Amino acid sequence: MNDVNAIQMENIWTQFGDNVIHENISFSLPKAEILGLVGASGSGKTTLMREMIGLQAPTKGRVMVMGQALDYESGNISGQMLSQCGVLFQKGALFSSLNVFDNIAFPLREIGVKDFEWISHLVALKLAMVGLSAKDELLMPAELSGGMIKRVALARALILEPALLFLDEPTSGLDPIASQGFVDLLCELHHDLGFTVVMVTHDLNVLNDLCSKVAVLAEKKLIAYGPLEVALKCNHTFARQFFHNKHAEKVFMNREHCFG
Ligand SMILES: Nc1ncnc2c1ncn2[C@@H]1O[C@H](COP(=O)(O)OP(=O)(O)OP(=O)(O)O)[C@@H](O)[C@H]1O
Repeated sequence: MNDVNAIQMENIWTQFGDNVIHENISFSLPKAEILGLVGASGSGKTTLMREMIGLQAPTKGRVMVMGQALDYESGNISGQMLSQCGVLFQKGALFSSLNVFDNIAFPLREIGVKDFEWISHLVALKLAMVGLSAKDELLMPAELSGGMIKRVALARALILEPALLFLDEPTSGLDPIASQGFVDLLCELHHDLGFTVVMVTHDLNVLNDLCSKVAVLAEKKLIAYGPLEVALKCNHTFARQFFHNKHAEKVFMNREHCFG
């Protein structure tokens, strides 16, 4: 058992029918790091993340989370993971029929917490943590801005104080100011709470400002894994197109030495 790694992917193969998505992917993510999963559309980023959360079994290989191998056959993974994972999905981030309070309280009620005062206390704490106020509690998702939706979804993901946070495209659909605000918030919360983060992202600013590790998927394989510098030096065509263009050069200006 390795108590240093939050996630360990060992020789992961994923196949849907004849469609092979991942070929022999292995990496370890130490606790308290922030991993950005990058790859072309359809390269299998979300599927890989779903395998880490236990929502999807790989065809072959082993996934270790917090030192424990996920047993996909037990049918008990969601219970096993619920208490240690917070998840923020890109689509369906909030239940549209529940107000902000009930959305954030949802995971508490799922695990059987009934004391209303205790739930209210925890919801208020998390709302404040993501920069929202008590008066936002009664708003419905349709009344929120994109940035507020992400913040409420983050508050819900954090309500059980998870050791691991999974984020699918956390800044997609946000304007640059809201996006930077969300990145700053995540940075601050990570600093204060020390959780491990795995996120799927196409956002170069997020990779630059937030991620301590980057995993790049292409042609079913992990073509680069390590600090951003490793991905920036990767010679694969996808990596060169993704990390070496006008926009990327601006974002990574402070890492100029990586461009050669
Ligand atoms: N349950 C499933 N059954 C069959 N095929 C699937 C299933 N889930 C994913 N796939 C296929 O696996 C491939 C990878 O999908 P995935 O969503 O993981 O890619 P992605 O890199 O996250 O893409 P995007 O950036 O577009 O969200 C796609 O070809 C997708 O159609």
